[in-house]
Amino acid sequence: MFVLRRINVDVAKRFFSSSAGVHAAKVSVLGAAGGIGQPLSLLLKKNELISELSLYDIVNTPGVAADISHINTNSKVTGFIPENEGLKHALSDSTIIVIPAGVPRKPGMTRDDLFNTNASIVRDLAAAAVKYAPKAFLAIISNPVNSTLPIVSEVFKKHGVYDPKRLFGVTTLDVVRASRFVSEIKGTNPKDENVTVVGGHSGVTIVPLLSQTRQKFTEEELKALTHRIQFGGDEVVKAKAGTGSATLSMAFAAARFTDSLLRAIVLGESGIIEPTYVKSDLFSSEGVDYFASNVELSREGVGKIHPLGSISPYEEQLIGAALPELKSNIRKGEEFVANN
Ligand SMILES: NC(=O)C1=CN([C@@H]2O[C@H](COP(=O)(O)OP(=O)(O)OC[C@H]3O[C@@H](n4cnc5c(N)ncnc54)[C@H](O)[C@@H]3O)[C@@H](O)[C@H]2O)C=CC1
Ligand SMILES: O=C([O-])CC(=O)C(=O)O
Repeated sequence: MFVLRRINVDVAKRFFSSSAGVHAAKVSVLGAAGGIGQPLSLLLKKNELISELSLYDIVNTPGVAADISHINTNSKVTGFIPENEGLKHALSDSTIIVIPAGVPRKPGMTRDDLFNTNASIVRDLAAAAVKYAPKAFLAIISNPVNSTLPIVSEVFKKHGVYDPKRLFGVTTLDVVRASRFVSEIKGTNPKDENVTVVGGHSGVTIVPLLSQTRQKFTEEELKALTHRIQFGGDEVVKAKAGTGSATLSMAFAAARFTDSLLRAIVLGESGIIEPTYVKSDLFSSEGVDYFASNVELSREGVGKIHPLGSISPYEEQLIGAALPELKSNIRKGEEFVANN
């Protein structure tokens, strides 16, 4: 692993010093002054594959950008607010646009309860991406992800620039949590615990495929772990007691996802697999057009979408419960763009 990273950095150095006209990676964070946006921007400042880190929010971005810009890594940091065509400058020539803009949950809310506020925020940011960076890759963090990715897709379709290979719903936090939770009950190092999590990103739509891990679980462990992975977000919302939801672990997860995407699209590294929510045919025969599963990333973005493989009867049951909710979340997002 270490050797691979070393090679990446060398390739990156060559990439940036090349005069062959290849443009270096500009990554834009929309919602950069928020609970996720700030630590995510901090982590991205360390990424050697980023030449410009472009931070946009409706408030406070100049301060966040000035602060982060003092960190002595190679990338340039720019900060924008809506004034003076800030969004245009934030997005122009972007390679990847990461979107954690929007409101988080308070105790007692579901992610779907955020729809009324976040749907229009995400729709408008997607429309700006269409205008200023139609070829960028978009990573959507704003909840409810099950609906916000379809919203972004519909906006791109409306303007005739839709490429499903470039649009991702970020579900990395579910796999990060699953790995950590398994390691906690088995007393192992989480780096050795890989759990594929499929479906969507809310409650019962989050389906961990624990039968495919290297561990054996009792039925009791299986049920408790599955529930904890499905409702891990609620643990944080409850503990934060009205001040927000997961921000730091989410920033970690989004930085990992962005790095994977950069390595695939900028360096052309092969074999990078991230579970992510994308336009997918896996369950389209059942009317579910977006689904999270293991996706091999490529220079084009989405490469091979891996099938679920062999799953247990319990997991089949979980998938059965996830599909109707996913279908309705997806339809809600699509109808929102059609009607607004
Ligand atoms: N996909 C996932 O796994 C996760 C998703 N989330 C979601 O991420 C979103 C953000 O969460 P936090 O950072 O905790 O919220 P936050 O409220 O701390 O930050 C959100 C930021 O978005 C900004 N914003 C609002 N409207 C905007 C617009 N039109 N353009 C640009 N920026 C805008 C706000 O000014 C604020 O700085 C929430 O919807 C939350 O539910 C949170 C954790 C995990
Ligand atoms: O729970 C929330 O609302 C935030 C989130 O998506 C997560 O932590 O998985």
